[in-house]
Amino acid sequence: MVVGKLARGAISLTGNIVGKKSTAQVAVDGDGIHTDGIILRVLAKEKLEVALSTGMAGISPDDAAVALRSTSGLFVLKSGSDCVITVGASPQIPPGCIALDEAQRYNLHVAEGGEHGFVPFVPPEEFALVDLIGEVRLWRQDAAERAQAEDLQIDAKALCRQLANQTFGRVLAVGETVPVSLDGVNVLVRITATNHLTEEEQADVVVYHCYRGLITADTAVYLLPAAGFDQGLQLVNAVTKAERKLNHHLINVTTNDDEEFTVKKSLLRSCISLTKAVQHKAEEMAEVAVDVDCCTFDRVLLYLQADVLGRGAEWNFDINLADLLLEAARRLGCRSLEELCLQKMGDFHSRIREYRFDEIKRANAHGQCWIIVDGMVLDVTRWLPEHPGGNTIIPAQALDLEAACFFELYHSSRESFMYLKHFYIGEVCEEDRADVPCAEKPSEEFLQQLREYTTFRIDTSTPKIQTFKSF
Ligand code: HEM
Repeated sequence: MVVGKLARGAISLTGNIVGKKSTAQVAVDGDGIHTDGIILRVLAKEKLEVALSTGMAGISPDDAAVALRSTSGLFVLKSGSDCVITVGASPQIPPGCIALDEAQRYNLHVAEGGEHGFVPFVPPEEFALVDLIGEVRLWRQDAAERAQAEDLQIDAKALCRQLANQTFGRVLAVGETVPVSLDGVNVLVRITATNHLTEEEQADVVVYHCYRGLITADTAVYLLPAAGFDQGLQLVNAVTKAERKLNHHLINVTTNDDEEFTVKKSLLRSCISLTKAVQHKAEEMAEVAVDVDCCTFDRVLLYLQADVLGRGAEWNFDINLADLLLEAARRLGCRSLEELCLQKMGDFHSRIREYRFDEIKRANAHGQCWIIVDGMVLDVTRWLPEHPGGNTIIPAQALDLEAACFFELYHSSRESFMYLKHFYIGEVCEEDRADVPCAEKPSEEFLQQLREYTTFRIDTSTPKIQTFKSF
């Protein structure tokens, strides 16, 4: 890097003097960015006829050719300023000068005729503003003229839009003042807060401080009357951030059994059937009705929460609920939940088959715990330590026999039925059923109830055991 003395109108690349009036050199880095900047004399933009948009500072084309090279066109004072100006070229501006409007001079604390060093501003990566808050007061000429005026109203929403349009693509900093005109009324907006992060994101970071950022199409603008705002002007329809936040981030979901859930929109992003409601930007809270019952929707929300936290793929649920959740996922257009259900159901179906009685006995002899209940083969090996009746009774009493009678005997509630699908690995094949010893027959009532809870069972009436013919 070459470092030199700063001089008026001096801009150079690695020591080459540019422009007739340049008298010295400034430092540039390898990309041609002027790290030591350029000294420019301040002109009043309103006194010149420059074809530059509102809020854009102007320099001569000669200066621009070098000063704007490899930069984003954003500059700050070399002595330090929160206010970042956007600079463009205009032939009406003599070399070595910069045309600043009144607001820019005020924001940069510089006066007409003064000479100041300007350096390029390189925006950090995450620089877009999520929102900004500003306070509004009348521009002083208007304030004087309208001091007596009564019932002068300005619509806050329209003013927010006007400010957003006018400053789109620019950088605004806290403390900066922006003049805005709406329907012939001139106001000044002073920026009081800016945010790169949403409230939720802010809650996740330890230290957060934001004092300036880029205005994008997504930046939300909130305007409120300045304290002591009694100059005969009323700001109507003003929405505070707290009010907007409520409406903006939440959605009211009604399930098909008329239950209401107020849900964060961010949770429902992966439900593509709800896209319109999630994208809803109006002031009032978005409403949507879903063809899912409240219990299932509640579970879907648990999944969505896990998904947002990056743990969706590991989210575990009762296999008995897979059908309901799959249906809900399809109705809501939640592809990831649909896939999770199908995967779980696929795992379930792929492990289901018919077993020879010998095979079951062999598995048990090798440390497995496969029990037979009404011909169902249930693998409870890994779950045994969790069994509410203890881990010894099943291996001691219920292996290698028909255990339906024990099941009826020990389980007064029907809660145990809810677990069966988890453990179900198939059926004892038809031809071996008579060989399975049975201590006692269960009641018909028990069997009927059991079968009502186990509709997932496969049909064994046609043999599915593969047999190999020898020729
Ligand atoms: C997949 C098979 C099984 C499941 C899912 C299961 C589940 C349960 C559940 C949830 C309970 C709590 C009480 C209740 O719901 O009634 C329980 C208790 C019990 N289970 Fe099981 N069980 C199974 C098999 C067996 C077998 C085969 C036996 C006996 C050989 C047995 C013996 C007991 C006993 C003695 C209790 C304690 C009952 C009490 O405290 O009153 N369980 N079981």
